[in-house]
Amino acid sequence: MAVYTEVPDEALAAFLAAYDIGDLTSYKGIAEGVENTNFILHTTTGSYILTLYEKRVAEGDLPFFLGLMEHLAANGLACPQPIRTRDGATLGRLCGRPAVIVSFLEGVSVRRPGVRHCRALGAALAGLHAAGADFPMRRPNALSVAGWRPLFEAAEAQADRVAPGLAARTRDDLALLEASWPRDLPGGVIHADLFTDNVFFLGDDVSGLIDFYFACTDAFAYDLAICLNAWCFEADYAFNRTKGQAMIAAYQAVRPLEPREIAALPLLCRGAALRFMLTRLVDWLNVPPGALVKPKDPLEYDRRLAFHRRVAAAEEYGWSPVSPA
Ligand SMILES: Nc1ncnc2c1ncn2[C@@H]1O[C@H](COP(=O)(O)OP(=O)(O)O)[C@@H](O)[C@H]1O
Ligand SMILES: N[C@@H](CCOP(=O)(O)O)C(=O)O
Repeated sequence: MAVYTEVPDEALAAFLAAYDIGDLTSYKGIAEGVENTNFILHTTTGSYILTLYEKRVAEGDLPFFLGLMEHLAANGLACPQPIRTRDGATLGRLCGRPAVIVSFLEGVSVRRPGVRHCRALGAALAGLHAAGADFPMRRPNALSVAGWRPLFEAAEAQADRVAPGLAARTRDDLALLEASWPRDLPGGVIHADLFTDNVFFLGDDVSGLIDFYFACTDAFAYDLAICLNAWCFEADYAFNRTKGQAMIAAYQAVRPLEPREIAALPLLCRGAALRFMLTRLVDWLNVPPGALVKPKDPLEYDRRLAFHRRVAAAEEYGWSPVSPA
C-alpha cells in the first residue's frame, strides 16, 4: 500500500483552499504505486489525484516532470494535467512534502496484455514521442548505461544469494553493454517506465498514460525496448513475437524506425532488461524494516535477459521490413 504520509483533514483543507477545484466531497488513499503517496479527491467539479512526493523523487526534478505533463497534455496526449492554484503554481507543499494535484484519468490497466493491447501501446508510445518533440527541458537518464555499474557494485556481493550465478552473468552483460551501447540514436523525451500499470485502457483503446517520474531525455528506441520487455513476455518468460510485431508495427505507423535503431534493438532490449533487473535487485536486497511495499522480483528480468542474450536481430522481436499494423 502506498500511503507513506498521513494527511490530516485540516491540512488537506488548507492546501485545497489555494485551488479553484470546487468543494471536497470525499477522498481516499490509493493502495497501488510504490514511489509516492497518492490520494483520489472527489470535489463538486470532478475527480483529481493528489500526489505527495516521497524521498525517491528528487525535488529538483519536479519542474521537469510537471512541465512535461503540461506540455504533453497541451499537445493532445492523454496524461495527467497538473492543476494550477489561483496564483498559478503547480507545485505546493503538504505535510512537509512537495505536493501537486493532477487531473484524474478514466480507464483501467491490464495485468495480462493481449496482442491488441500491445498494438495500442505501440501507437501510444509513438504519440508520446511526437507530443514531446518540442519540449524544451532536458533531463539526462540517470538509469542508462553509466548508472548500471554503481547499482551492480551495490548488489554484487549478495547477488548469488538471490540466484546462483547471477553476479557472473550480470558482470558479463554489463561489460558487453558498456562496450557496445549505442549512443547516437534519435531521441528526445521518453517515458522510461511504461509498464502495464502505467497505461490505462477503455476497451481496446489507450485512455491515459501516467507516472512520468522516470521520464528523461534518451533514445526513442530505448523506450520501445522497455515496452517490449514489459509487455511482450509470457508468464513462462517466452517472448511473444506476435505481440512484439503488433507493438513495433503500430509504433512505426506513427514514427518509422531508422535502420540504426532497428540494428540496435537487440542491445537496447538487453540493456533495458538489465536496468530493471538491477534496480529491482538493489531494492530486493535493501528492504527497509516495516516496508509497506513488497519489492519486485529481479529474477523476472534475469529470465528475460536469458532470452535477449540469444537474440541476433530485430526480427526476433517481431520487427519486419513490411510491418502489418
Ligand atoms: N492521473 C491519474 N488518474 C487516475 N488514476 C491515477 C492517476 N495517477 C495515479 N493514479 C492511480 O494511482 C496509482 C499509483 O500511481 P503511480 O503514479 O503509479 O504511483 P507511484 O509513482 O507511487 O508508483 C495508479 O496505479 C493509479 O491507480
Ligand atoms: N516499473 C518498475 C518499477 C517502478 O514502479 P512504478 O509503480 O513507479 O511504475 C519495475 O517494474 O521494476
